[in-house]
Amino acid sequence: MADGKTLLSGRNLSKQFKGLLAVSGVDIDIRRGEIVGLIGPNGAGKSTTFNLLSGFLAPTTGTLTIAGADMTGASPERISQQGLVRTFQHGSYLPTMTVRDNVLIGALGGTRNGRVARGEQERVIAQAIALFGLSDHANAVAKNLPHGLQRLLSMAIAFAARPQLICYDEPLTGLNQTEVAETLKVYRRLKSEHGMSMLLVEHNMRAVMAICDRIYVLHHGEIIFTGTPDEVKTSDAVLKAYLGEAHDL
Ligand SMILES: Nc1ncnc2c1ncn2[C@@H]1O[C@H](COP(=O)(O)OP(=O)(O)OP(=O)(O)O)[C@@H](O)[C@H]1O
Repeated sequence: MADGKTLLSGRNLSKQFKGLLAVSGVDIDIRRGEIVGLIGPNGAGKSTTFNLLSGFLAPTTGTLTIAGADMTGASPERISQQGLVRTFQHGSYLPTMTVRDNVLIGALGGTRNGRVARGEQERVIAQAIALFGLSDHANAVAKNLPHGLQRLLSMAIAFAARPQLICYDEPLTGLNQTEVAETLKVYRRLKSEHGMSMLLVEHNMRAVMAICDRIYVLHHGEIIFTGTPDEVKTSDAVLKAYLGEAHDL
């Protein structure tokens, strides 16, 4: 899928940890403006794949191309310069700083990488804070926020860097139903108003099915299925992979 619409392309990506082949021969594409899900049972290789795409692990085999440039084996910093920003499962913010200052750090990253003009920083910060529903908490210290707002703050920081692709690592963990619904609304706006691409590693199947354009299903380190949420829900291979696991496909 090497056309102008493809933003990220991984080919034959594998990761060997000593005796264990955690990820094997993974092909993955993310198009511009697309929301892509990466799902699979526990231990399927989701985190490992996520780390391969964001430069936190170097692949044993395979290639990674982002926005037309070869990023195989590149550092996370280099990959973020190329337009891919990620969040972390346990939060990606500085606990003792205010919401606003945390978002400023995201915007400074975007400025350093040429995506946010210096004169645009204030506007980008205000926009990120408003978009993620943090306006009433701009001066709050991050560690004092409730868990749901801390999750939103991690996402606002990533947005303020103005990447082309945001990779979210289990962003909905610990959110209540209202917070999940609000977050999905923000994702739709990021896509429709800002043309952003998103990759979502997430255990909340209902949310994944509701928001993703396309889903990759990993099992034992291999992609066993790719398709729309409806196709995934009715795939025998996927249902078999999830047998014995609590799920809500
Ligand atoms: N740094 C590592 N060293 C050795 N083995 C690892 C390492 N990281 C992951 N693994 C192994 O690789 C396999 C895939 O793990 P990974 O964390 O990628 O799966 P996952 O799909 O994200 O799982 P979960 O849903 O439980 O988070 C597992 O067997 C895991 O134990």
